[in-house]
Amino acid sequence: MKDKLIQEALEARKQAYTPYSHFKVGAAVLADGVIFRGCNVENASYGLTNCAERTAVFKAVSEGKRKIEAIAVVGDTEGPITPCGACRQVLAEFCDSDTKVYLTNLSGQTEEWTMSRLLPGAFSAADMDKEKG
Ligand SMILES: O=c1ccn([C@H]2C[C@H](O)[C@@H](CO)O2)c(=O)[nH]1
Ligand SMILES: [Zn+2]
Repeated sequence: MKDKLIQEALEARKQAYTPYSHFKVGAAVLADGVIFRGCNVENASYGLTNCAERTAVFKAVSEGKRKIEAIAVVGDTEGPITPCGACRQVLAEFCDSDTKVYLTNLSGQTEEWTMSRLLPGAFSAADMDKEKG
């Protein structure tokens, strides 16, 4: 599944819309047994850019697949790509702490991380238990 997900992320990267940064990223998530691809989608109002990882997660969740079993991300980076903080928090919402995260680049340098390594101490629903309104 690791190789398949990386292949899907590479395919997703081809669709990246990056007229501003020219930095194309692809992602693929395995969610409830189904693979969803995502690419980064930029905007003239730069801050509205959506990263490849979040595109893939939102596609899965909007199709009713909420349990992410693994994710692969690829970019043209020196070493394996490293997801931004926003994507780490969004991934944490739908991953377990031991969910596999495959980070890679165009040279095929790949690191196998887990969700908890990607975002130690993630804020989660459990952190809101004390607040009763
Ligand atoms: O892990 C990453 C890092 C960056 N980007 C995108 C956002 C923006 O379009 C471009 C430059 O930051 O790359 C991603 O999609 N995922
Ligand atoms: Zn991001």
